[in-house]
This record gives sequence, C-alpha cells and structure tokens, in this order.
Amino acid sequence: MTALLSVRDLRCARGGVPVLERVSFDLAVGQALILRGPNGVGKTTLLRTLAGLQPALSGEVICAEGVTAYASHADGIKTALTVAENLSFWAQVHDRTVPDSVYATFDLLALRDRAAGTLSAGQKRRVGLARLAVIGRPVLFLDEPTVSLDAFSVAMFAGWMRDVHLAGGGCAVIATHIDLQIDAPTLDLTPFVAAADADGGSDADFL
Ligand SMILES: Nc1ncnc2c1ncn2[C@@H]1O[C@H](COP(=O)(O)OP(=O)(O)OP(=O)(O)O)[C@@H](O)[C@H]1O
Repeated sequence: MTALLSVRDLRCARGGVPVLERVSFDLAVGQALILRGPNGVGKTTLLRTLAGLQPALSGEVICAEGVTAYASHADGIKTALTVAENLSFWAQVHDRTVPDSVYATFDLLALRDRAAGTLSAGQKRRVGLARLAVIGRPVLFLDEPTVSLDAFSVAMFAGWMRDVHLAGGGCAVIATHIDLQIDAPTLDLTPFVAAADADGGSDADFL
C-alpha cells in the first residue's frame, strides 16, 4: 500500500533541546495514528516537526507538497467574523467552497450567523475542527483536537474523522488523551524520549 506519510528515524527538538529520537512510521490512505505519552513527552514537538513548522534534527518526513494541515490547541478563529464568514475565509484561502454538510456535521447550523467571538470554548473548537473539513487537506496533524468538547461533540468529530476524512482517502496523526473510538494504532512516545545530553551542545556553543 502506498504511504501518504512516511517518517524515518526522526529526531526532533524543542527550544534547542532534543526531545524525541528514532521515531519511524508509515501512514497509508485511511489510516490514523494516535500519539500518547505523559505531559511533556514531545507530542506537540513531533506534530510540529511533521507539519514542517520546525526543522527536524535528523531523519526524514516524506510527504507530498501542500497536502498537510496542522491544528493546535488554538482554534485560529477570526472573532469579528461570523461562523459562516470564518469557514468561507478558510475555503477561499484554499481555493475551495464550503460544503453545506459541514454545518450539520459539526453542529453549527444554529450558529452560522453568530460572530465567532461570542461562541463558547466548545463551540469555537467545533468551528476550528470544521475548518479541517473545509480546507480539504488529506494529511492532518492534530494536537488534542477534542479539548473543550462535550461527549456528543467528541463523538461527532470522531465520526467525521472515521467516516469522512479517513474513508475519503485521508490520514491523520492525532495527539489525544481521550479514546476517540477510532480504529487506529497507538504510538506511546515514552520509549522514544531522546537520551539526556546526547546532543546538548558544548561550552563552545555559549562562547
Ligand atoms: N518553547 C519551548 N522552549 C523550550 N522547551 C519547550 C518549549 N515548549 C515545550 N518545551 C519542552 O519540550 C518538551 C516537549 O514538549 P511538548 O509540548 O512537545 O510535550 P507534549 O507531549 O505535547 O506535552 P502535553 O501533553 O503537556 O501537551 C517538554 O519538556 C517541554 O517542557
């Protein structure tokens, strides 16, 4: 099966300090990988590195150009715009139109014309997740996507991930502390914590 994303012997750092090493995996069409591990183990660091937001220390992330999207804890919402205007904005940026189904899928029908700044945290998160359905990027890197969501909304998001995104030819790497009920392997990052001081610089770095 052809991989949409291949990660080879990746070593990554945060703030100049090596955090993870020896991370390798492949994701094909329809596959997701759930990242687990205690606070500070490096889930965000790995996702940022996979998304190209920071360089790897070594190793390879093999993926086609322009097919990835990264979503962090921040919703990236423009508060003065309505929900519909936010979704239209993202659609335009990606040269797409907003599928009508998105409003029902993310339970946003009643909120369509509300200024996004007036939404609750969970409602804002639903708009942020709906953005993923609008932009049409097949390779998603998601950092705690269900923060602030109630159980109904978590199930709704998981349903979209499973039945629309993955079934529609996408893949995803998802850091989450909760069980999304998605049929996907889990990668616990604990064994991949970088060896202490393995690349911690030298006195010469400070001179
Ligand atoms: N801006 C920063 N500068 C330096 N070190 C940082 C920075 N941000 C995070 N770190 C450190 O990098 C390591 C990995 O952090 P990271 O945010 O990737 O962990 P995480 O697994 O996503 O944690 P959490 O589950 O708490 O979100 C931690 O030791 C953290 O303290």
